[in-house]
Amino acid sequence: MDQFASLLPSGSIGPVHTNGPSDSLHLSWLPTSTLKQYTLVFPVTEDGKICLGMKKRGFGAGRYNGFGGKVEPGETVFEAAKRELHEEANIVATKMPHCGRIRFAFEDSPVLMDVFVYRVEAWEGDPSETEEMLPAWHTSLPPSDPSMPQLPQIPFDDMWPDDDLWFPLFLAKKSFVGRVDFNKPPVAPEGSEGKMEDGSMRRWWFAEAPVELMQSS
Ligand SMILES: Nc1nc2c([nH]c(=O)n2[C@H]2C[C@H](O)[C@@H](COP(=O)(O)OP(=O)(O)OP(=O)(O)O)O2)c(=O)[nH]1
Repeated sequence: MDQFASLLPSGSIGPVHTNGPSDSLHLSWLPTSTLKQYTLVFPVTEDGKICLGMKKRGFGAGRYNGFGGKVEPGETVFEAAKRELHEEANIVATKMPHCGRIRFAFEDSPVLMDVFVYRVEAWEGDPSETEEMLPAWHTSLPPSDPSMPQLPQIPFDDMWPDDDLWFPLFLAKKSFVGRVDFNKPPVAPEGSEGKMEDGSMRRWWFAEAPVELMQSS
């Protein structure tokens, strides 16, 4: 059974946005053997601001993203989300609802990343630069909105390529689930320098989902 492999649509989810299976029947979901938990946290304000961090090093360096990382042994996912936010943006979350869960697989990797997405609605402190991240405020309101603060728009071109697919659900305060499989990045020509090329999106789906499904294993 192929149906969107894991966090399976149960029939109670919202419309599914996917590039498969009809136009990618020849592509199976990538095989994985280990599920690893990660967190991904975005501070947002009532008036449409969102804090994104420019990742300075490691996995995803050079991209804007939320704040997060691996869940360490002995921590709950929520504790890990709070810790990573503090380590990477110097703020302490005081209101942080769980709002999404996305699984990522990469060609030739046995790991299925199980990423828990949170919206930070209240916090203590001001986001500031850390070893890993450079936080910057953006606006999620359209440029035409008269109340738009003087901030840059969400820079989807400098983010992971799937983010513009599920951000509409996140910004609309809808809970969501999904999965993205990535092809292996092309091999860089010998002697070439600079940013590593990304693997393209191979197969994906996203859907609005009730919180219970989002939290099931
Ligand atoms: N927005 C977005 N985030 C993604 C995608 N794929 C992906 O792994 N992430 C996030 C999930 C995690 O928050 C982060 C990867 O964690 P990481 O590599 O920073 O974790 P880490 O354990 O090395 O970091 P740390 O604990 O040492 O701080 O990237 C994606 O397609 N879109």
